[in-house]
Amino acid sequence: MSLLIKGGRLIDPATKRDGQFDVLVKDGKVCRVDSQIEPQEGDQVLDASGCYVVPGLIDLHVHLREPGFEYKETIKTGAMAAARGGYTSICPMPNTKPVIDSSEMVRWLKDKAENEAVVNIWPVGAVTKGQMGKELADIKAMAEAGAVAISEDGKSVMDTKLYKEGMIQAKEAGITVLAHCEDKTLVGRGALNAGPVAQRLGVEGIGNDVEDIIAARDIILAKSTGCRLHLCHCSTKDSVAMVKAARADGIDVTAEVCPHHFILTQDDIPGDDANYKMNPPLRSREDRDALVEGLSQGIMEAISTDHAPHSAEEKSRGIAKAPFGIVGSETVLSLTMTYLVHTGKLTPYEMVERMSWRPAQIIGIDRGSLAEGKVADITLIRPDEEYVIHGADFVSKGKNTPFEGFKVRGKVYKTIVGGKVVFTDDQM
Ligand SMILES: NC(=O)N[C@@H](CC(=O)O)C(=O)O
Ligand SMILES: [Zn+2]
Repeated sequence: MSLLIKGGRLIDPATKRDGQFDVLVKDGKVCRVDSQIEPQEGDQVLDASGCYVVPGLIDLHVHLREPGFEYKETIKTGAMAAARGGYTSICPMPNTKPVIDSSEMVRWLKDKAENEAVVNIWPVGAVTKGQMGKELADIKAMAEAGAVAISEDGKSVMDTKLYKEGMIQAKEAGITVLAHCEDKTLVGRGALNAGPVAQRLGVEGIGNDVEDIIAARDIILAKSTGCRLHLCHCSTKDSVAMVKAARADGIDVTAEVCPHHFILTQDDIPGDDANYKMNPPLRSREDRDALVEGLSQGIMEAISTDHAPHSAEEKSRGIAKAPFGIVGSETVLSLTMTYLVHTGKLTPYEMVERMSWRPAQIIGIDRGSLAEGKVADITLIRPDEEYVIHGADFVSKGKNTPFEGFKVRGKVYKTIVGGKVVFTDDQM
């Protein structure tokens, strides 16, 4: 089986290519990249004219909800949503029921994904058993079973001594620590950013300090342990400032930003609508602008979704009572194109760095590159196609988006995993 992708604009930071190239895929691998490749007999030719051809997007932060919350999402539906969003690789967080906190659970997830997921699944193990914050999970065994990182996502490990030991073990196992930064002792029943909007809606606020204190702690621990640290879903201007300072100090820390945090602010919350409730919350304009600037300057090196599906019933309970989280897999590319690329904040090349090449390096996987010989995980993008976002169109079980009705420009055309087309946009 050979597939010839012809006439597209290849954008591949790994090989520093950005220009007109044809890509020949054979046996699931990138076989040849050249300015002009003539089709041979038996080649299936894919016309990519007008498209970006990029290494498959990699999402460092999704929630697949399986096992335990299959009514919100499953490995199968979450993977389909990712493919529709242009992703060929995703990292599911371990806050399932039971928690992914052992080598057995990591293997279970890998096996199930092998059979049911259309994209590559890279497991993330919990830091502590059951995410209870009391006892470390067997980090070494999870890494040996295939976990690419550990994370306590959904909360932070508040016991600093325990967490430091976990970081040391992650370093020894050669895996990354993905940090959800939230000081549990400060957050209370906070539902929205601390400020006028939370006040007006009569809910408790979540201050920037809730994130900043743990981000600072974790950076200091990365310095003392030498572990590879990555900050998840950053929402504050001081997170950006701290990452910048840490890197200047030679600390091995990277960070990601999600579309809702680089596009929306608390002022966009129209009223008591839980589709605007996520953790961390939508912040101030100042924070949002600092995140955009951080992405633009390359301080924040990754864009992730924090795809967090919930049922319609759960999200109808109002801001005070509904669970935190919004979906993101199927809108991230279009939103990033519309708000960062078409506005000149990121070049298309930088977008590919933030969404594929750097994420691959952050978790140390051999992806994010279209060099000859690499696995043919490829995304085709139509950069100028316009459409309106509708939750009803999502293949995810979750429809909880704050971007309903948004007009966007830039759309995923095809997603190719290991040389096989797993998603095609046929709404043309
Ligand atoms: N982000 C969220 O608002 N919710 C996530 C947890 C998380 O990623 O912190 C979830 O599991 O629903
Ligand atoms: Zn989180």
